[in-house]
Amino acid sequence: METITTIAALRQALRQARREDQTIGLVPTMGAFHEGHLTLMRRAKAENDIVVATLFVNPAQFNDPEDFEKYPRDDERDAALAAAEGVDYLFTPAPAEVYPKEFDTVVVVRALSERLEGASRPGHFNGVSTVVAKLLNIAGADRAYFGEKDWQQLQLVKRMAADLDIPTEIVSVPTVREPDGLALSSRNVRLTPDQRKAAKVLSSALSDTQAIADTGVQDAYQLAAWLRQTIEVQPGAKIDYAVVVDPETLQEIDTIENGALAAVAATFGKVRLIDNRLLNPPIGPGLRR
Ligand SMILES: Nc1ncnc2c1ncn2[C@@H]1O[C@H](COP(=O)(O)OP(=O)(O)OP(=O)(O)O)[C@@H](O)[C@H]1O
Ligand SMILES: CC(C)(CO)[C@@H](O)C(=O)[O-]
Ligand code: BAL
Repeated sequence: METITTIAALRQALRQARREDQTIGLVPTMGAFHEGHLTLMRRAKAENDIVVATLFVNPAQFNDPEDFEKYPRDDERDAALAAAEGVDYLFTPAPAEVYPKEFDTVVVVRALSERLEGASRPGHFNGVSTVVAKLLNIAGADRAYFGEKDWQQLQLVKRMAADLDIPTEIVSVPTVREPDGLALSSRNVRLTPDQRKAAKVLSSALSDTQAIADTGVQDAYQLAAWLRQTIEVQPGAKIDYAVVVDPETLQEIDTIENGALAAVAATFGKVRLIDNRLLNPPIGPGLRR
């Protein structure tokens, strides 16, 4: 694996691959690799000749300076893990390489960037869409891989790629979880043991919501209220949102009969975590799946 820090050098390396008709898979990340990231890399490796992972803690998507400051970083360990997964190029640009002094453009995906994560983290998604547009342009990859844990981000990236005619296929990868259900996240390492135990409520409340839907409940508001209450009663959890929405637009819906996404965000101490689950509509009144 080669570590590359400049846009020109990455373009040069990939030009050669493209000349040889090799396919390129891109895995954008902010580092502190866990099994979720490694799963994206493995999938990219299985489906492409060349894999580029990017490691850039993007200042533009942090609205909370302490979150940026405390974001876990371990570049050496990350490089070893990426190499072990067969990543060909690890792109680790400095902020000035991505945002030179004269930089003056923002990519905005309007409706999708406003709700949920966008409402709680103002400016966050403009930072994400701008940097992802740049990474997709720099790599010119055939496919780019994103995790379903960040579901709203995934929908936003899909919308942006379609709207801007970016020819890279956006591939979604299911959420990798701890044995107790907690979605893997780089921020999990900042949880105390008690917070870690409490954080399990996110995934268990999502599973229980599906179980309630399975009993025949289709009302999205009723399911969301139940989801919210389940998290609220967990000591140590401070809820941000708990919703049942359209999986593509993330807009409110009345019923889950055509499919729905349950999405949650909550803070445990100073650590803010998110999770989501697609809800299957009930198969029939009173029938269990
Ligand atoms: N548990 C997971 N399963 C699958 N993909 C994941 C998981 N966690 C993160 N990813 C994906 O990895 C990519 C890089 O994410 P990122 O580096 O922000 O890691 P992260 O664990 O989401 O960190 P954090 O949640 O603390 O920001 C994103 O596409 C993200 O959706
Ligand atoms: C997609 C991404 C790498 C953009 O900075 C980031 O939001 C992430 O790690 O999910
Ligand atoms: N994993 C999404 C990037 C972020 O939380 O900033």
